Amino acid sequence: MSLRIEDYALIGDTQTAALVGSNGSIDWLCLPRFDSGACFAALLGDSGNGYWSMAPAGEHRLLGRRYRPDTLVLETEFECAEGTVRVTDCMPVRDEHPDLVRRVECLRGRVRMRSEAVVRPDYGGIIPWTRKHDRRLHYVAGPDTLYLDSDVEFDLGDHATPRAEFTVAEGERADFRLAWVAPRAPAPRSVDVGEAISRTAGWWSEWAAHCDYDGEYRGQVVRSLITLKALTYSPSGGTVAAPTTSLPEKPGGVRNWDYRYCWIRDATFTLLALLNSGYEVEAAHWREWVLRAVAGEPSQMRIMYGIEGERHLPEVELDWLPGYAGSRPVRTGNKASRHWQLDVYGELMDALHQARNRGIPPEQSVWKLQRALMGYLEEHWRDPDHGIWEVRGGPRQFTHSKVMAWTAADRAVKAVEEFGLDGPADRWRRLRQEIFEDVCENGFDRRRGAFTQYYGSAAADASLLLLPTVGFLPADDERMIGTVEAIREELEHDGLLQRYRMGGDAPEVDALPPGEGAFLPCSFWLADNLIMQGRVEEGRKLFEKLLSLCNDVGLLSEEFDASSGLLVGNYPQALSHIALVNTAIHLHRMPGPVEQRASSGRSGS
Ligand SMILES: OC[C@H]1O[C@H](O[C@H]2O[C@H](CO)[C@@H](O)[C@H](O)[C@H]2O)[C@H](O)[C@@H](O)[C@@H]1O
Repeated sequence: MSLRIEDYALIGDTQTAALVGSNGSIDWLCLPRFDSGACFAALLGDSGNGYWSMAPAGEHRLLGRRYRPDTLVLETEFECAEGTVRVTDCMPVRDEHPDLVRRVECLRGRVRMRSEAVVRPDYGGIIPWTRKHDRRLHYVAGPDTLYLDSDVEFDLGDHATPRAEFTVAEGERADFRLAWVAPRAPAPRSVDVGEAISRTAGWWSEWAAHCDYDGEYRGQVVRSLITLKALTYSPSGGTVAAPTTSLPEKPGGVRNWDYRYCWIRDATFTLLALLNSGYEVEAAHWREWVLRAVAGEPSQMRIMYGIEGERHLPEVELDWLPGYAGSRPVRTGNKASRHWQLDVYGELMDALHQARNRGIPPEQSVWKLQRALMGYLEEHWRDPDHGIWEVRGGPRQFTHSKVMAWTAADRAVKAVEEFGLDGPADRWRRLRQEIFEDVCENGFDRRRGAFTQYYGSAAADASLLLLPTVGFLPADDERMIGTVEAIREELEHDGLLQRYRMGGDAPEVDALPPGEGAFLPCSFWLADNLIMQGRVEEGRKLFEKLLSLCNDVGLLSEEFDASSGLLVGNYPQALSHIALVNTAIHLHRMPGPVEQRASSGRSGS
């Protein structure tokens, strides 16, 4: 594995996604869904785990790459002594099969190209049967059948590495298309690659045109929204946290998780970012997904689900994969799916409230669900939980979790007050007040003048930056100013924030060996707080620093490792892009100081 995480770009069809390296190699692709086994898994191993390369055969260099404006169609240009070529990659939005198309065009001179199409189903573990019929390759292994059609001839060699060498002269092109079909399904019909690329570009630019943010960071906001749309499984409306598993939070470390699932928390933040940018249709679709996923008893609600609402996500280690930069284990599934995390009730109540506020057409079952959630919360808000960071070191009384229980009560009260819905508003008002006092009494360190990670601790935690955002306290309340200071003192390194302290004398909350990068969403939340405190230029400076961490095609992972200057963690990560969109909107809509104090939260308290 030689590429950095930021060397990859994303293409996808809103049901799955691929990572294309700046060297022209596709090193990650799960088919047919985000959470299926990968047939290209070199990202987490080596060439033996599957990839599809496309680049000049001789010595060459990357001239540059970009998405076609406002699309998910990627163009990578290479230069060599003989000339210049462009490789265009995309995944057409699906009609029958998942498809990946590639077009090679010679822009100048006459260039000898090489492509290797090494399909390895089941996360790079299986060498499939590979057959050739004229210019079609046919790969079969268990449930996976793939066809590669091309304008050039591949040599099967020893069947392990199908390889094509071909020459394109200025003005000439060669087209390729890889399709996955279900077992026993007929072979796919051939497609016109040029038409598929234009159709895909048109689809994305039409979608991007609905964005109603017209501030100075529009380019970065639209790129983030396109990324979020690409991570949203279109048949259900569920958004995956990232399309990858096990990209490490620390190279060589064990904090390697599978993010190809839908967290209620992350999906809720996605909904809010979409609502804030003019995407009501997606918001309504998300609500359908969430209602189906959480249907049933609130006591059985999960904190995350599969893309169709599946609950069984057992964590398994894939021992044949050495991991990205040797970071073992590579995992699929996620043990955190069995956690109880109190904050998700607040996030869900808030999202449903915001959807109602924005006029997403009412749905009978929504209020019924919200009432059931409140009934459950009234009984359980005092219970310890695993918290927003999904710690594996046992449950605690996390302050942020309690604040999210307050948020749930607040949104329930508002539903009655502002929408005339039927419910015990007085009881919820008392609950809201009780939680508020509990947090201020037990989650606040008077000596330090700051809210703390969990009741009784002295530790800072970056999740507390969300308190003004949900309206628990105004950003300029002295307790929040103290909290922001404490967070910066303890968790800020090179201007970016970690989630909480690890190692040394820090409390051992997560039961994992210490070491991870700066957590990018938290750093955006710090910028939000500075902006809300009226320190707009400081907030803008931090925001622009964060923008500078995006790679050449505008993508962010979950974390940034300041010592190496590299992105780390799963990629591209929804939470980071959501936070980017929200801060940009925040800066753009920044109200005057008086208005700001009156509505420091999403909807005040
Ligand atoms: O660091 C430990 C945990 O890390 C992952 O969770 C993180 O990602 C989630 C998805 O974006 C996010 O919702 C959560 O707040 C983050 O802490 C991982 O999925 C967990 O299994 C792991 O324990």
